[in-house]
Amino acid sequence: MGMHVIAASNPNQLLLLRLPTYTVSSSLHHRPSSSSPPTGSSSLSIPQWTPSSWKTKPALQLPTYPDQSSLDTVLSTIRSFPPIIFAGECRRLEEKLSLAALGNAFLLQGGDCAESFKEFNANNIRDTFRVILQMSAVLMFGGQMPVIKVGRMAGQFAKPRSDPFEEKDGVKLPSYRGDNINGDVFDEKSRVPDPERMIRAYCQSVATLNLLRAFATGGYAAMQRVTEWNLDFTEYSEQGDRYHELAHRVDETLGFMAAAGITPNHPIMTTTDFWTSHECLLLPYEEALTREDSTTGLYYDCSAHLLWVGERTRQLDGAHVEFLRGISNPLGIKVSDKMDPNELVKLIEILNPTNKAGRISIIVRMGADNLRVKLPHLIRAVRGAGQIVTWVSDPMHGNTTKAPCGLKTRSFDAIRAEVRAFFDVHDQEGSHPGGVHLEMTGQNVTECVGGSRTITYNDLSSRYHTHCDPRLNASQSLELAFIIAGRLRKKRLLSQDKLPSFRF
Ligand SMILES: O=C[C@H](O)[C@H](O)COP(=O)(O)O
Ligand SMILES: C=C(OP(=O)(O)O)C(=O)O
Ligand SMILES: [Mn+2]
Repeated sequence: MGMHVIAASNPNQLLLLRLPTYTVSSSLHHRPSSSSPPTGSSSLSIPQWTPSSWKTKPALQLPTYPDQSSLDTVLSTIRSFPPIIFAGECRRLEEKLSLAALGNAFLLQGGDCAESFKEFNANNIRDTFRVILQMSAVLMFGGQMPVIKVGRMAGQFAKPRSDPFEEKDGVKLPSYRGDNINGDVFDEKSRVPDPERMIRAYCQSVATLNLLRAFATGGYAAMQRVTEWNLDFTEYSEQGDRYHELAHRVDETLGFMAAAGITPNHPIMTTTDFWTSHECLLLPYEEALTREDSTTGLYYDCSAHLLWVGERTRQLDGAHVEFLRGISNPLGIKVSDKMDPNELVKLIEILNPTNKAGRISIIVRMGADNLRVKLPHLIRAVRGAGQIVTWVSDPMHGNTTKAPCGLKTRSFDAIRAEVRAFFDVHDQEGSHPGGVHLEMTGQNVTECVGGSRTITYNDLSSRYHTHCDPRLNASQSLELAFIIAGRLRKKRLLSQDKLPSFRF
């Protein structure tokens, strides 16, 4: 990956010099550029962006730190730390996502709902990476198109909550908001926001990405090892067998290519691209890692390659949208059934005024039934406005329920139903299903019910390790990958008019 030097600058000063005031017109096709000042009555002046201009807007879901001076000290320490990722990598990801917007690549974004300090170890990182590699092989085989691998990893710590308080046995405490903010132990001290946690989150993100980069480029992810990415507990299972069969077919193909003189030792075969992402929630932290890229003069949030705005913080006039509009990383927008089509168009216009392909992924999370009714209207509105986006399905967050034991869970059937609905609607609308966004782990957890190795309500408490929402385990993740691959394959064969003679 190309490296670009990023100036660790005083962001406020530099930006005032560099960015002119600019405008958003009511038509996407007549957008004024920064060098040509706007004319016409439909233009609306937009105040200048700086890395800290979000502070002038209402911010939801942010913690109140009890000690301002220790917060300031931590933030200035983080400002002095090196960036975690580089601008050039973000641009490459954006290019890949622009292919997915047109149906020529597929995004696989997955990982924990909330990374934690407690579960931080090499085996957990390796196992999640490995199941993503397996899923990617399955999807690539089915879709015969590139799979863009993006982890909810190396920075996914901050959590928005439905309720600011949690009550247990008559005791009421502030909710847990992710390990970079407070602790999940149910006592008063743990729930106080502690800025020092941001330093630990930064260090854990760096160490996680370091290992991911080693796996991605150091030989572990070489396609020749496709038959070796086994997880012990999927070995003798239906999903394990299906994976083995597919991996052997890939392996044979590689042997055939080698025999034909096509050397498999090219970096395309021996390394893989892997990007990181998280919800852009904790704005003081994100601002402290925002740097100007010296090669382009643009600002990047160097905490991750892709940042998304959550369903609870995507208000058009809110602090999170204000922050995101000024950074040049590719962005995600989470969208529930509450999203109005016109509001979505406005939000995309604010975040992507130049309509750059690959910049915006719309991550739809509304449950199968809502999706069948609402998604067509969103697709039509976005298309009508001429906006280019990558449509992604998050089949997790519209399907959270409470099991009789009180634990949050999701049913595999509901998740599968939402993925099916997503593909059906895109078939019907002639648009492209560009990817999936999953809460998943390589561990053999019991958090979501169902799947081919059926997990029941009674099983949930045996290995329920998540710090926030329930994740698919490795077997459920692979099973879902086979279902999605089947849909990608069907789409491909239908477009080539070859469907009847094939089986998957
Ligand atoms: O992960 C996402 C949210 O933080 C989560 O769905 C909210 O969960 P809650 O309803 O338990 O607060
Ligand atoms: C909080 C999350 O999602 P949403 O904003 O879609 O609820 C999440 O992805 O963990
Ligand atoms: Mn979640």
